[in-house]
Amino acid sequence: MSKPTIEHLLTRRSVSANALGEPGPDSAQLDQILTAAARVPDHKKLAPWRFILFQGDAREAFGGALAEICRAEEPASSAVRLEMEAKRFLRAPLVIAVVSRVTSPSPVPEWEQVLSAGAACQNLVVAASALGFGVNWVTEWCAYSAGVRQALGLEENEKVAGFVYIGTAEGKPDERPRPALDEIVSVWLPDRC
Ligand SMILES: Cc1cc2nc3c(=O)[nH]c(=O)nc-3n(C[C@H](O)[C@H](O)[C@H](O)COP(=O)(O)O)c2cc1C
Repeated sequence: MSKPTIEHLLTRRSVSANALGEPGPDSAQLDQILTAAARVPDHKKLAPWRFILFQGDAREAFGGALAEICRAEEPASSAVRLEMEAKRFLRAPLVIAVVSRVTSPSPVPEWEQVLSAGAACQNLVVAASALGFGVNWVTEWCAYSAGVRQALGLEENEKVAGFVYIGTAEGKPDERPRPALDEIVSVWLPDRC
């Protein structure tokens, strides 16, 4: 691993979707980001993920659908909430829905296919931030809504692994606490059997 890569992994931070402005990636950068996202460990080459891009006016159009779905699924939603939903995808110049798609039956367990979709999300995060963009991987209510599933055209075997917001960070996020290694790492010893 090159030094810049390890430095990036050791210092990278997510940036809130609310703090992402223009510009987003240009088409060459977007190609790199998506190519990196598709270059993840993938048992038996099933490609158990796909990507849906939201850019430009499509973000506002999808926001209109989100507001309608929110109104239908949560009829008590306030006007302020519906307005927020209408603007949800306008928080960043680019939103990428990462869709986990499980091939079944398959010799590859569903768990492994889902893990590969998580890896695709993280490669998106790492690639976009390596290019200098602010990135936020979120699910929010939209990832779990039946109405949003339908609006995205998901099949039965598909789930939203995340919505990855990408843009230019308006500020530098503070560091956040990380687990101490001695709390999450142990060394297996044969005499403990
Ligand atoms: C699958 C998944 C879903 C997430 N969904 C949300 C979410 O809906 N809202 C949120 O504020 N953060 C969510 N997060 C957390 C952020 O992506 C991010 O991890 C957190 O803000 C700190 O990020 P950092 O450690 O990369 O700086 C989610 C993380 C994962 C892995």
